Amino acid sequence: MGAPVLTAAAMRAAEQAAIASGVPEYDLMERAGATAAEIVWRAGGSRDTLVLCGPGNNGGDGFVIARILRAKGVPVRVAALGESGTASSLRARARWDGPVEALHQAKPAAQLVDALFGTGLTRGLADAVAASLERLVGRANHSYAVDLPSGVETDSGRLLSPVPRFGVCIALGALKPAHLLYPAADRFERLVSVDIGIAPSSPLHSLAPPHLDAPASDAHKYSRGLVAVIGGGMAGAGLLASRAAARSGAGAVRRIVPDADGRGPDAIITSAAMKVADVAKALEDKRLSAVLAGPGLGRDDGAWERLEAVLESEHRLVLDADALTLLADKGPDQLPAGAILTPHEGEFARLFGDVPGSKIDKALAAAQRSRCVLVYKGADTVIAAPDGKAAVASRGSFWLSTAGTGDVLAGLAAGRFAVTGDPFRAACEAVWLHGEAARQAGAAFIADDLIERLPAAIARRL
Ligand SMILES: NC(=O)C1=CN([C@@H]2O[C@H](COP(=O)(O)OP(=O)(O)OC[C@H]3O[C@@H](n4cnc5c(N)ncnc54)[C@H](O)[C@@H]3O)[C@@H](O)[C@H]2O)[C@@H](O)CC1
Ligand SMILES: Nc1ncnc2c1ncn2[C@@H]1O[C@H](COP(=O)(O)OP(=O)(O)O)[C@@H](O)[C@H]1O
Ligand SMILES: [K+]
Repeated sequence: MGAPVLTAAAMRAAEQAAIASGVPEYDLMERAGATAAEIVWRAGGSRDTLVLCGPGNNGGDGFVIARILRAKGVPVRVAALGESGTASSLRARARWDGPVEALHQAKPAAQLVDALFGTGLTRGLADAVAASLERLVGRANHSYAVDLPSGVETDSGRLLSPVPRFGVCIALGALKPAHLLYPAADRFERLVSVDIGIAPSSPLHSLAPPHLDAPASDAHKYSRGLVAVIGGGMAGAGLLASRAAARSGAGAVRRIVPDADGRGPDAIITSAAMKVADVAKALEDKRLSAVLAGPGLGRDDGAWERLEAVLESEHRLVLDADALTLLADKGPDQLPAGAILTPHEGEFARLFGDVPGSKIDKALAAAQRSRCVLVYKGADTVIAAPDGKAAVASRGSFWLSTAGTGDVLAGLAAGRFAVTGDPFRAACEAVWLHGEAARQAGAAFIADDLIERLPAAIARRL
């Protein structure tokens, strides 16, 4: 499992649990401030520093950071937004014995620490405050956001007011959704998460690198998983998916297509299934461990009939692309429980409509409603299971935004589903391997390049 991700409410509950177990709130603030100050000090030494302190506990952390940096000999100034309004922040402010400037009059410094607002932000910053923050971050050579960049909504990652881009974001105690969800996740270059002595626990995690198994001595191609990819009019997409499935660790891949076109690696068996009855017959093979439908399937009546044959089969299913669009049009009530669905934003909206909440909330609600594992794709990809657990993959390569990478992911998910039999685990493995292949591929790659890198990505996790 990756690092736990806590919403603002879950963070408050974890804080309350720590307090109930005998750690005073102010001690948590001292720990948070000391840990953050250490990070700033190690990176910046005695750079001229300006700390911006807000009225709540985030501002309290700022006063602790300022005091500790100053005790180390760092030239520190503090600029505050109004008076401190919580017991702990008042205490932290009282222990700061330097002057406090007004935020709108603050002069820039080489290093800036933003402790204006954290998880307590409920609305956007006033225009003048957002402008001061933007000006001061813009003039600093090094900038740090304490817990969160001020102006982002903790649970959704939305920007409630304009937010400048920081060098480092120091997440206190646990990651929050805004550290992983865009656009907030793009408001800092580097993310550091620090322990402050609370024990965060959550059904939501950042996506961790998977632990994969090499085949056992008695393995054979069918025990390792036979995948069928149901193709249609657009052979290229189905081929990309088939080739990704073939390099996913599964034992064998079959392409079931309207015409045997002779394309693809020799290791992939292509069967022509001209009629729907032929598709249904091919799906009768009991050795099949997973079936993928969607990439290149088409959206006409023939495609729907082929999809119906897939839905009627009892196999583990991965549904992507055209399969999702067809289901949205013709029968969202026919989503097969236990499948993996891999929609991008448009497909998600077509299938599930306007679901309220953050991207994580939406993926979880859709998983619960469909009783499927959702892979809600994008720069931030949320993998959600019907039982309420979820993992978020984020801060990966934006070069993935190129044609066909979704087909590769779908093939990979089908392959891992065939290998593991567990849809959530398979989806997590597929998304991680896909992201790793993209990291290794570097810049300006095409979807085919990802497939070549899958074996090395798998080898790294054995
Ligand atoms: N939860 C925890 O375990 C800990 C939290 N700590 C810090 O406490 C922070 C949360 O503190 P708070 O709950 O006091 O909240 P913040 O300090 O984030 O916000 C302060 C207050 O400002 C007001 N406010 C909200 N939006 C505003 C706006 N746009 N303009 C003006 N005022 C606005 C609200 O009344 C809010 O309570 C965390 O982000 C973290 O930095 C740490 O001190 C230690 C431990
Ligand atoms: N800006 C981005 N940054 C990182 N990954 C992205 C970005 N845009 C898309 N992706 C990823 O690339 C893949 C694109 O899938 P999809 O939209 O189905 O494209 P296609 O249909 O062309 O294959 C998904 O895995 C998605 O998560
Ligand atoms: K902040």
